[in-house]
Amino acid sequence: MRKVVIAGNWKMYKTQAQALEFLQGFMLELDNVPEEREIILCAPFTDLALLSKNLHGSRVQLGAQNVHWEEAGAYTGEISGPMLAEIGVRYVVVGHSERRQYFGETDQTVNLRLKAAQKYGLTPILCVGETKQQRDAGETEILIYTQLEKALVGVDQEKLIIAYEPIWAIGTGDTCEAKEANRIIGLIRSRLSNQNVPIQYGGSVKPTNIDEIMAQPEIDGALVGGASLEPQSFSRIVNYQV
Ligand SMILES: O=C[C@H](O)COP(=O)(O)O
Repeated sequence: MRKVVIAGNWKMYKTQAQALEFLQGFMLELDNVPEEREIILCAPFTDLALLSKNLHGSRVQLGAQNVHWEEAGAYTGEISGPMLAEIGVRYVVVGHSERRQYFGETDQTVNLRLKAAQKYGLTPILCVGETKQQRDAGETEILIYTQLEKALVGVDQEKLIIAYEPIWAIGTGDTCEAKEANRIIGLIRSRLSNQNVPIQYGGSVKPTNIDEIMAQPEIDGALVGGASLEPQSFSRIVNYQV
């Protein structure tokens, strides 16, 4: 049985004060969310310790947005698995297209980060997805297969989440058709050795389209950017109707 996982990715948004304000509204809206839905907030590093304290004993889990592959070392600006695990972080986004585009992330470094996350007890959320240009050129499938193949060398598929995020749908309001996302996610699953890996869709997920997205049989959850920043909109998403 595959788990449903809804994760908010706050990207580089929210000071500590704003994070606490979010929780005040959001935590009130979780009473009716079915227990089997995993809810994660992937927050900026500076919010994590505070959120960890405030989420203690709640059903909301904490995620980070990056992790280095070494335990410690001279890597200015990076963060290690033990540092995240120590403060109660359980998940980490790896290989997000914004990391690939702006910070030189490659399939090789993604692979190193995935293995390090697992080594230190974190469950990575591996992001894959194509650009508009690659989609128009008919390269979507091959690109995703290559990303998966290179990223997953030596990775334990028992402790893994994958997010299909077509880059052209991120932050654009231009959602991938639910049926097309379902098709690609089915193809991703066909390349995995473990059929229970939860696979999310990400890219302009909103309160208005979450029900249709979650109605798709292959889609196990969502990785939500912009719409996870407001308590009302993210709570509607985790309260999706089936
Ligand atoms: O990690 C989240 C994705 O990049 C989606 O962002 P978005 O929901 O703002 O399109």
